[in-house]
Amino acid sequence: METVLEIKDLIISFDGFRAVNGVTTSVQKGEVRFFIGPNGAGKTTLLDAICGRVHPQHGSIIFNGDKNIMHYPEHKLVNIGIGRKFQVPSVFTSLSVYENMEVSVVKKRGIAASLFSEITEAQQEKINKVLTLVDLNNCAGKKAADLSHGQKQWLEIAMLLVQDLQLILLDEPVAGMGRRETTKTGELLRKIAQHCTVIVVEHDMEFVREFASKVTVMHEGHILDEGSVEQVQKNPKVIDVYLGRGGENCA
Ligand SMILES: Nc1ncnc2c1ncn2[C@@H]1O[C@H](COP(=O)(O)OP(=O)(O)OP(=O)(O)O)[C@@H](O)[C@H]1O
Repeated sequence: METVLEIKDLIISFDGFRAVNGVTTSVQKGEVRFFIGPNGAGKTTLLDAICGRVHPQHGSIIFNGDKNIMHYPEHKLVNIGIGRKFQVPSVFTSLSVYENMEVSVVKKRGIAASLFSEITEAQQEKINKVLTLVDLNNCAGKKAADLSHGQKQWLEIAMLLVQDLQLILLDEPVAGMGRRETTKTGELLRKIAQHCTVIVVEHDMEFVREFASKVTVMHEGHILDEGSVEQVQKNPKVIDVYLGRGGENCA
């Protein structure tokens, strides 16, 4: 199996407090990996480190075998194939779905270039393919402001996919969604994983149970357990610090 991300002995401190305290894990190509755990476990901080937002004091994060993430500024990580979606959708609400995709498809050249450049035929094809994948092809002309909450989330995922990423990081992608939209999002993640590895931070355990290929349980900055959902949910320590306390209700 091909390793996409190799995290070794990572320590991230804020004013002496270790939010991430010696995390070691690796993520394989094609995984939908979920990071779960109670509030304050360090999940978001870990995601922040993988996308270059925070700088660890110790350890390493290696992408695709030889790229040390710590050597890249946050805005350059998209160029090596890593993209992040935050919990609140950040689509351009005054633009149409298609225009949002146009802005993203040329983003690698920088915002100024993307505003003034023509979209090639190949890029148009790519946009249409991704919009079909996320089931927004019938809404291409619709203003993003008029999309449902779920559709805005899928548009933002589509805006990442069109940039040819190899790893996408999603922060609570189903927060605020109903069950139908949640299931649709899970099915979408499965499809995405066929060409792009996915890391998800999530509290919705029903969603995790159904769609995780592997789960990493974090607690107080370190990894408590890692494996299949079936495996980790039997671990008494995991039950004690998270699942037994309601899991998703810790959000
Ligand atoms: N910029 C910061 N400055 C100081 N402390 C921080 C900072 N960012 C995070 N922390 C602290 O680090 C710890 C881990 O936070 P983090 O947001 O990573 O947890 P989490 O597992 O994502 O929690 P949640 O599920 O609530 O989002 C918390 O105690 C938090 O208060």
